[in-house]
Amino acid sequence: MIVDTALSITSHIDLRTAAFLAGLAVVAVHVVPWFLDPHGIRLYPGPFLAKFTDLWLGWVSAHGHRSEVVHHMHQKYGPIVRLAPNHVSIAEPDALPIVYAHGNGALKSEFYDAFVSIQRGVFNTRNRADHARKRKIVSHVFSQKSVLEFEPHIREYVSQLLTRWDTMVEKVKNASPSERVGGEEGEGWEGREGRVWLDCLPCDLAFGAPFGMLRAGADSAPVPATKEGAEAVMAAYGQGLGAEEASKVAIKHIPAVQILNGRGEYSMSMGVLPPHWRPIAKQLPWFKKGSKDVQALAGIAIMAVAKRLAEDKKVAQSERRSDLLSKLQQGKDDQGNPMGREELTAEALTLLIAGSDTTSNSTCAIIYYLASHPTAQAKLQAELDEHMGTEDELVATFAQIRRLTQHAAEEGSQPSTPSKEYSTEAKAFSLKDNDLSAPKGAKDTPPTIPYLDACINESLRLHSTSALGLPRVIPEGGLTVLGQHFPAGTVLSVPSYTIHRDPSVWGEDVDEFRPERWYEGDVGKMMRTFNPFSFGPRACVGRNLAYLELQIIVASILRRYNFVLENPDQPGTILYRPAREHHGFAHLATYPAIRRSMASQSQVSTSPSPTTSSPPSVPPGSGDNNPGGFFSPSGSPPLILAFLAIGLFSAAMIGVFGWRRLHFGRGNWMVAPVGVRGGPGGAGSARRGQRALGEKPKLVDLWTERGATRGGWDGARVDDMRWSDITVSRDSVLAQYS
Ligand code: HEM
Repeated sequence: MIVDTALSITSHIDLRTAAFLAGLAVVAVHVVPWFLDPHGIRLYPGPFLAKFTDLWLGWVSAHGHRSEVVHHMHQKYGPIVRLAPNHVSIAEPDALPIVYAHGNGALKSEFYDAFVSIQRGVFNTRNRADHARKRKIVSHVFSQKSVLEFEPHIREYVSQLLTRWDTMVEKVKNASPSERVGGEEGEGWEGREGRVWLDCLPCDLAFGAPFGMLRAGADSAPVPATKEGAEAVMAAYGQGLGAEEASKVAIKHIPAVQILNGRGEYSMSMGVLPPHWRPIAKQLPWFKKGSKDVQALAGIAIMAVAKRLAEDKKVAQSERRSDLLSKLQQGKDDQGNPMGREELTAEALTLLIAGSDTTSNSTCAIIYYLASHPTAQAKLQAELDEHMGTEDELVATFAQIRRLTQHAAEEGSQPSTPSKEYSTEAKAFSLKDNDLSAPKGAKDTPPTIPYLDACINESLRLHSTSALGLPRVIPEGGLTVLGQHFPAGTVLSVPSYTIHRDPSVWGEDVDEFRPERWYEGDVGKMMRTFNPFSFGPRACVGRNLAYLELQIIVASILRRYNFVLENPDQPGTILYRPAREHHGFAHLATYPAIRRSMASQSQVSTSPSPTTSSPPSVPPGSGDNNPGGFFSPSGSPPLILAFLAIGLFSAAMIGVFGWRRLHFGRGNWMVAPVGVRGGPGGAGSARRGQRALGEKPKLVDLWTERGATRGGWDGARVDDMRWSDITVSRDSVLAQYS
């Protein structure tokens, strides 16, 4: 009946009317909520389109510059900016502990649904109770004891990395001068290919033996060839069949690092789209590919778990390797129940994703900044040579790094009566306080971190792998932030990228890589603002492991190699397009070349330190760790759709609300009261009742609100800024990296 009526109506509608009605419906869906303002956030400034649709944020996210663009929006509009109809970004350090606080009731937003694969894991679970249960199980993996147990695995894989690099050095050294890729005669070589091994390192760390990417020298991991195969493997290991069943399934190898990045871009773009758009977007070729990456990645976790369960069957409990997977298997909830097979696989996948890409990107960022700041690099190398001892080891040990930290703590002038929070022990490298990344000290206290940590922190400040504002939904009762009340259902976020560049915290040279800043000024304030691992109940559960990995990796490779920018005039894209650029070994023109430091190598090998205990033994074949990078920005194709939709939407809005009332003056837009028609003409053609609106805007001006007289970032007035201004400044930022 209804269908018949609808058909009969539509049969009487011509194409133009249908298009008009469709446009009207689109407009109504987006404009009515703006009028009703259910979240009470209409008063907050922001890009014009963002008031009506999520597509603006979708566009900038998929375009790969979300953090920069949001940063510029804050510079333009001030600390509170509306990014989408129900999403407000608050760029104030003081908002961090409120928005992400324990017990504030805020939950992760629908954005995280786009990251679900197999089933929800600890990262993308939004329900509070479910998360608390998962977090309890997973936290066990990252306890102080567990993290220290991972040290041999970290060292083993760093050792494999350095061995690979050393082999490359030898190869180049033995080559004739004409065959050398570059480097100065007698001194070094260029190691573009080194980047590939650096990426493989955290992947191998994540799952260890099942991948063996470093050992094999290839970005390659096994997955079931078909979906049915994946299901068969999961069903098999659920019944304890493990390897036997897995071996019957057809296997193929996929480039894990590449897939990890593809999947990140897909989820990142999809997550910003409103849920009702997602099924449609999935039909587009780019999203289809992303969706395949998601499946492929799940296949990696399935195979890794299957292989592990099979191996475990062959050896006694006491002989089983201790790594992330085994720790996950041992984890139990409050009722003493371990995870089921699907849950175990989903969590293994979470750790793979959360711990590999993040660590790899962070390591590359650190190397990049050191390569582009030779003085800082030399200072760090001097510290490593002087204080880590000269043990004849390829890879730094935890004991050496602790010694470095202790030395830094002793160097700082001590308060006469050390408080509990500021004791010498607390200042030393300690797992007790559950935060290895934080300089131990309070406001106005002396430097207590080694230069190594200052370099790591400074790199993570400038290049947090999750620099975007992580979206949280406000619970019943609302939330008051910076004196503003936000009702339930509003999505709030605090962008790390922007607060990491707040001059009131970091000084005027915020864009500079300057590790020395970690020894100056208000360190307490800096630490309260430093947010690479997020804050509160959803903060990075693996941050202690991540920090340990970064310390060991950076200390080891900087003791052995010098890094230089291959092309200093063309700063590296590696920071923003980490894996994209290096399929094969090709596009690494901007990657810092790696030069072996012969001097430091001979020093290391000739003077063993009697003061140091021998390094922990590294069991062959052991290794493991976890995951990483949720948010690898970049992307493109979905934007074509988003852009088209935005264009349609803008055109419809102009058509419905303004077209008949706005007409061209010579260089000016004029507005007439409804009912007064005006045609094109010069300024003199303005008719009675018409009012000049100023310079004629371009369509892109609709993206941002013009003529704003709002408080700027630093409280100054920002008058009449336009999209074109922003584009210029955004480009200048991007030019640094691309
Ligand atoms: C430099 C390296 C790393 C950085 C910068 C980093 C950063 C982050 C950030 C910002 C979050 C919060 C994400 C959100 O709320 O949306 C997070 C969550 C998480 N990270 Fe890390 N991470 C790193 C390494 C690791 C490692 C090595 C692991 C584990 C092996 C790990 C496991 C996790 C997990 C499981 C979560 C979800 C926690 C939860 O929701 O309860 N991360 N990480």
